[in-house]
Amino acid sequence: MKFTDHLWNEALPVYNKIQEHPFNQEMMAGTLPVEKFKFYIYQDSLYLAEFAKALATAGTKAGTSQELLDFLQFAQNAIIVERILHESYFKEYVIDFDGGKAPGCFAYTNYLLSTAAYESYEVSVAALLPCFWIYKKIGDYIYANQASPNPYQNWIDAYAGEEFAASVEKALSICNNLADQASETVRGKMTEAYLNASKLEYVFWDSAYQLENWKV
Ligand SMILES: Cc1ncc(CO)c(N)n1
Repeated sequence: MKFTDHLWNEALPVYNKIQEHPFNQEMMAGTLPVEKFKFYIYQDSLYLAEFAKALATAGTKAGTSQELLDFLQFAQNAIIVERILHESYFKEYVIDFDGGKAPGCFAYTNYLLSTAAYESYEVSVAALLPCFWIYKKIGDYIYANQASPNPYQNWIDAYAGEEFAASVEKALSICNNLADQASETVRGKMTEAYLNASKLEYVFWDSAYQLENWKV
């Protein structure tokens, strides 16, 4: 069994909760209230800016220049997607929030940044994997079951698309190669990091659905 199959099984209950979450169910039905989508898009723009830094930092720990290049390209893509959000949705929906990160986004981005800074390459890669893989699975799931027409079509197409799929395959293969050469202890830490980040993916969607704020 591939290491990533093991990761998938370990985090399956979390993935199922993400898939069933009203944010994703309503996105699929096209009934998600627009203010929840706007909140999500704004939080995601803040997320992507930090995700790019975490990817670049993880890349500096890679054992080969090819993997450094892969991670720098992932980081570049995250910045490009963040800019596209600004140029499309931020204009379409007139989003000019200035509230900064809600607690869910704050927790997730800080987890990824601190892991990339202070943990090993192996653990950093495992922590970054749910951002790729869970989005791909959710994108495919929504794409296959969506109501049409759907006001959120552009978002759905981006994550169900082939370009994103190629990045996900690359991240999975890097993770499997690292796990094959890692000790049981390191593999255990990788599993824990993958689970933590999967839970934070759940928290991120739930935060948007609740229009979460700091309450202070
Ligand atoms: C919160 C979150 N996780 C993953 C992705 C996909 O890169 C995204 N755009 N936002």
